[in-house]
Amino acid sequence: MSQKTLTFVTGNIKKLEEVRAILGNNFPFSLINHNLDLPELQGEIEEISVKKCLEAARRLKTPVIIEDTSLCFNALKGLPGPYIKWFLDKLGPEGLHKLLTGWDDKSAEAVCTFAYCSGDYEDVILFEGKTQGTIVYPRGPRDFGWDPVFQPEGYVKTYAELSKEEKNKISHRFKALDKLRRHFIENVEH
Ligand SMILES: O=c1nc[nH]c2c1ncn2[C@H]1C[C@H](O)[C@@H](COP(=O)(O)OP(=O)(O)OP(=O)(O)O)O1
Ligand SMILES: [Mg+2]
Repeated sequence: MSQKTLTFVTGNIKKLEEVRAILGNNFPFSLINHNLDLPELQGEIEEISVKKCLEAARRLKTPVIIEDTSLCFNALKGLPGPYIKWFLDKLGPEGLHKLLTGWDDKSAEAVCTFAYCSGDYEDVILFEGKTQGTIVYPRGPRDFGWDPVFQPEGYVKTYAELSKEEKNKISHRFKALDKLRRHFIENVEH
């Protein structure tokens, strides 16, 4: 039996690991990774995801999904948001925490947006997942991005301190993938 394939375009191995772990076998497509360094675009979250997806589809000439992750500080009106990659690269986890020194409000929202383009280049579908939390002084392993500074609401551990299984049950990425999975299960041709 040959299973239909879907190409996930990302240059981030940790994202890919989580996507594979979350979707598991409960997904009607077999996921192929294409490692492309897609441009880091500017704009609102939805706009960035649509453009990133169209660029991936244009380059690979096949149906694709991409994902873009934002970390939005409420005190900073949603910044760094989609620019979190550069903030993290330049400031490190300690620096991200320090950014909020002047504010009492340490709350933040992790936002994951998947985008799917079937190959009809006008048509991109978005699936968004959000998890609320607090920005704390970094705690836990440093193997994935800003996980050490994000403590999800209702938990005493940061994403980095939680096991991968625990993170994957409550994360922004899990919530977005749950919507994506439902879309593909409902629309799969039998
Ligand atoms: O669950 C997460 N927990 C902690 N950190 C995370 C997570 N998810 C993404 N991240 C980091 C990676 C990058 O520093 C930035 C998002 O930027 P983003 O453009 O979406 O990711 P990327 O450039 O690494 O990979 P891609 O090739 O899919 O664009 O936040
Ligand atoms: Mg990127």
